[in-house]
Parts: sequence; structure tokens; C-alpha cells
Amino acid sequence: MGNKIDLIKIRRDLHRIPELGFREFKTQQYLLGVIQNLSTERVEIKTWRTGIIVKIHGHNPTKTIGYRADIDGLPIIEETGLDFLSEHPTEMHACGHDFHMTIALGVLANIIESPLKDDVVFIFQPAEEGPGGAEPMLQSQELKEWMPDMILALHVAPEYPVGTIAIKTGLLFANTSELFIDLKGKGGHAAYPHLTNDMVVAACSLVSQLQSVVSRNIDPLDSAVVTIGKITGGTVQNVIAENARLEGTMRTLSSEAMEKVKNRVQSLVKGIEIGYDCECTIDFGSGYYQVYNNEPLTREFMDFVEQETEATIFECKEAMTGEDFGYMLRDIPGFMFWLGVDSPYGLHHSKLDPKEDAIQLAVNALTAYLMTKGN
Ligand SMILES: CC(=O)N[C@@H](CCC[C@H](N)C(=O)O)C(=O)O
Repeated sequence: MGNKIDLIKIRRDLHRIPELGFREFKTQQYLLGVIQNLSTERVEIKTWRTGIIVKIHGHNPTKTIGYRADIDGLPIIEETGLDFLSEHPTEMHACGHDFHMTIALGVLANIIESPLKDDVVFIFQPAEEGPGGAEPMLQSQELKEWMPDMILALHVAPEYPVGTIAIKTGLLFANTSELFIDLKGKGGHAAYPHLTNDMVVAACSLVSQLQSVVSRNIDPLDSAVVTIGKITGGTVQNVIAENARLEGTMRTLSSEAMEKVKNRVQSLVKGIEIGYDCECTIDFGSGYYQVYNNEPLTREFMDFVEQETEATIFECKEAMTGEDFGYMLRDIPGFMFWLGVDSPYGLHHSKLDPKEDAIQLAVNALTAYLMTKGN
């Protein structure tokens, strides 16, 4: 199926304007511009905060198929050296959401051109990287009125070659929880440590102790991750720090393991308070529900891709990535899959450079799948 829109131009335009969760104002305007330029026959558009929901009415609907694309970027300074580098100096589409949006637009344009028997709802969802747009979007009146009967989404996979799709039934992505810990002690002159409670030392000790949670408290046959991605503290080289802050994320394959990890983090933080005579506060930020693929729909999709598309499909293992699409899959049967985009740099890397050939391949495969599933 030929494209009514220039997918490479769209991807590059979107790549230039990455915005953080719930601040995707330019992105929303850009997406609306593209969508409104397509035929308006059978098409209804709603906005929800910085997100968009588009319904394409089928000619004799018996169900509604949902397709979700996330639209936010990350607070990362881009270092790809591309001609279409981010115009926002501290933000980057380093998780491939520019691809996700472009592919959704490509499929949407095809379905508008050849409407199905069934209704299709395209969900352009804000804030996947945080604080999470899927759960509040699901609760919104706007989406409730157009609730799909099944739903699907993809995520780019830099580690897989272009032309491949990877998926598995059941658990695909982990449960997640953010982690923010503030430490407050007594600062002072660098030469008088005995008169202070140094929060740089306390924070370093806490980071080391947190490494024991996964290695000593989680069943070795289960999996978990505790990552501290950012430490801040202190003011200047010759002042002992009164404050420090750790920012991180925790991942588990079950909600029980998540409870255990959180309890251990709380206990270790209490130990730091006693050991370093300081005050600490823990904020678990936002947490995402696991991504769990519906078995029959996933198997049907796998068979379809293998038999009817140019893509190669294979079964992958679960990953410790998080995705708030998990909330949609908790309420609506469906699945998520990895799309191979072949980049030497991985997700959340400042040099992530997915291969654009993957866009057309995904648009073709998804259009063909929807044409079959919705007719
Ligand atoms: C696909 C992906 O990379 N998703 C993010 C989701 C982050 C959720 C939250 N901000 C957290 O850090 O826990 C990921 O980092 O896996």
C-alpha cells in the first residue's frame, strides 16, 4: 500500500521536537496537523491533555481495535550528530517514540484510505517515560467512550535487525517503580568532619548497600533490578554536604517481588538514618504494571506475521524494561512486540540511531494485520 504521507519527513520532524511527559505541546500540534490533513470522512478526533485519540469508523463494526503509540521524549542531550538533531538542547527521542508515532500515523493513513468493517482507535499517549499517561488516559471519559475490545502496540528494539519482530506470550516487560531518596544531615567546613553528618558519605554507603537487595534478598531464580541513575549532593568542594539525593528505578517480574524490594529499600534507608544520624525520605514515584501479552492474540499475530508479511518473527525472552502500556493490557486483551531497528547504541542512549527502513516494514505489517483482523 502506497503512503499518503511522507513517513521519513514526519519521523525527522518529530525527532527534532522531543518533549517530556505531559509537555508534548508541539508534538500534539504536529500530530493533529498530519491527521487533520487526511480525509475527515469516518474520522473523529479527540484530545486528552497532550494526547490524541482518533477513531476511524468501520462500515459494519462488531468490535473496536485499539493501536497505541507513546509520544514523549527523554531528558537526554542528543549526541547522534544527525542532520535532524533535536532542537531542544536537553531533550531527545532516545526511546524511539518518534518511530512509534510515525508508524502509527502511517497505519492510520492507510486505514483512513481503506476503512475496515470494524472501528479502529489510535491512541497517541503522553508521558510513557514518566510519570505515566496510560493509566490516567484509561480512566478518562474520552477513552472510556471509545474503549477498544483489543489493543496492540510496538516498541523499537535497537538490538534486533531491521526486518525482525520479536514477541512472546505472557510476561514481556517488568513491573517498575521509580525511586527517589532524599538525605538530610548536618553540613559544615570540610576541615571539621567530626562536627557534621556528611550526606555524600551516607549516600555512597546507601548506593552500595542497595546493591545487596537483588543479590541477597531476591530468589536467584527470580529477577529484579535496582538502578540508581542519578546522585546529587553538596554545594562546593570544601563544604561537607548537608543534602544528597538518589534517583533510580526498581524492576521485578512479579508484584510480590516488588513489595519485597520496596521493603528492603525502606529497611536499608532506616539503617542509614540510624548509622549516619540523618533524616531520609523515600518517594516511590510512579510505578508501572507489567506488560503481559494475551496468549491467543499473540499466537495469532505470530502466525500472521510469519505467513503474510515480509518480516521475520521470533520468540524473545522477557525484559526488565517497563512500559505503562501494561495498564492497557491489564484491562484490554492484546499484545506488545519489539520491532528490530538495528542501532549500535541502545534505548536511552544519547547516540541511539534506529534505521528508518524499519518504519515502512512496520507500517506494512500492521496495516495488513489490521486489514485481516478488522474485516
Ligand atoms: C521502554 C522503556 O524504556 N520504558 C521506560 C519506562 C520508565 C518508567 C519509569 N520512569 C521508571 O524509571 O521506573 C524504562 O525505563 O524501562
